[in-house]
This record gives sequence, C-alpha cells and structure tokens, in this order.
Amino acid sequence: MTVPDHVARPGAAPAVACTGLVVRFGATTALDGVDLVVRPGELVAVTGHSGAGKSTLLSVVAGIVTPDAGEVLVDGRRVGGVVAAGVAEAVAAGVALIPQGNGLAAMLTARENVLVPLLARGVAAAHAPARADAALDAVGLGEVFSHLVEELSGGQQQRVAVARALALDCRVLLADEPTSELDHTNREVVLRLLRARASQGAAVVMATHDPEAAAAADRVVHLDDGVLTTP
Ligand SMILES: Nc1ncnc2c1ncn2[C@@H]1O[C@H](COP(=O)(O)OP(=O)(O)OP(=O)(O)O)[C@@H](O)[C@H]1O
Repeated sequence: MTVPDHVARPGAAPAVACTGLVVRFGATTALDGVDLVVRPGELVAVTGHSGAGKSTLLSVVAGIVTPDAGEVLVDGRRVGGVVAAGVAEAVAAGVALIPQGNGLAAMLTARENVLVPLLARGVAAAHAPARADAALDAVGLGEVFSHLVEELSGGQQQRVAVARALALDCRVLLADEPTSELDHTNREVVLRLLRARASQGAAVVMATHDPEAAAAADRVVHLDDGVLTTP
C-alpha cells in the first residue's frame, strides 16, 4: 500500500533510524546488520518466522536489549547505547511498547495497569484516571476496568496492554504481536487504533504473524534469521 504524502511525510526526519544492528545471544545471531528507517505517520509491519528476530528488533528500539553493534536513533536521540540506561532513554524519547505476552501486573486491575505508566511518566493524578478510562473504552473494555487482570480472558488482557500503550503520548509505538489473541472484530478495532495513532504523527512498528495485520500496514519488512528484507 502506498503511504499518502500527508500521512507519511517522506521528507520528514526519521522517527526511528536503526543502522547496522547486530544482536547475539551466545551462538545465536538474532539480528545480523539490520537497517530500518520509520518516519512519523508510518505504520510498518515486521513479519518473519518464529525466531527470526522480530521481538529482538523491537526490544532494541525500546532500549531493553543493548545491541552488540549498530545504533538506534529515536527522533535523532541515541537509545540503548549504554547498558541499563536504554529503557529510560527510550521512554524519554517517547517510545511506548506493547510487549509480546502483554507484560501486565496480574494482581492489579485493568485500570491500574493503564494508570501506573501514566503516573510514572508524569501525567497529573487529576488527569490520569480519565485518560486511562478513555483508552480502555477505546479497546472496548470500559465495562471491566475494575476487574483484576487475572480475571480477564487472554484477548481482554491483550487489549489492556494495547490501551496501556495508547494512553501514553508516544512518538514511537512498538507493538509486538498486538492481535495474536484477538477475534476478528477486536483485531479490527486494534488495527484501527494503531492506524489512528500513526495518522496523528507517531511512527508505529508492529511485529506480526497475522496476514490481516500485515495487510493493514503501509509497508511490510521481513526478517529472515536476523536479516531484514523487503518482500
Ligand atoms: N534473551 C534471550 N536469550 C537467548 N536467546 C534469545 C533471547 N531472546 C531471543 N533469543 C533468540 O533470538 C532469536 C530471535 O528471537 P525473537 O524472539 O526475536 O524472534 P521472533 O521473530 O520475535 O519470534 P516469535 O515470532 O516466535 O516471537 C531466537 O533464536 C531466540 O531463541
């Protein structure tokens, strides 16, 4: 799909610029010289077989994994260059992550899970609850915001994780398999919300095995054993 100029702004400075990323886990090379540029307004899908390196790529951009070589710039700021500082750098640069397996606190309510990162990022306590509720409403979970996460279905939990990231004012949204637990209707809801966030000017990078999700992207890039190709 061609990205409309007014959305992707081809001349705009990259929101994410990965250059020569190499990540090794022991004998495994998870990323092998990955170059990727994502501009504000783009929704990019990263496909590839299980173990191809998709989550590793998102984790490097999120500052969770420090690359063995190469660098990530978010809005021109280096992320993950210093061990253990990466996550703080990514957060400061406006990166939000929907992690694979959702990463929610099971003993907190859906609403508390969305609230905590808002408060941690400095949103005023007077405004944060309304923002959390609006995000949960957007993913169709307004009725269960006071339920503990452990009481929710897998698909509901995944939508809480989506709401948690969408509630943040992010410039870069990383979504790791954000539709893997969802039925058709909820998949469409989540894909529409990711698209809307891109239309508002964020760069959205989504790792996915889901052909429907990949088809909704402006651009698909493919990872094959840590090497990025464009299909
Ligand atoms: N923390 C880790 N320690 C050791 N090996 C790891 C670690 N994280 C990932 N790997 C390895 O790196 C490779 C890439 O894994 P990654 O999770 O990035 O793949 P993926 O494409 O996201 O897979 P999936 O689609 O199954 O989620 C795999 O061989 C995996 O076993």
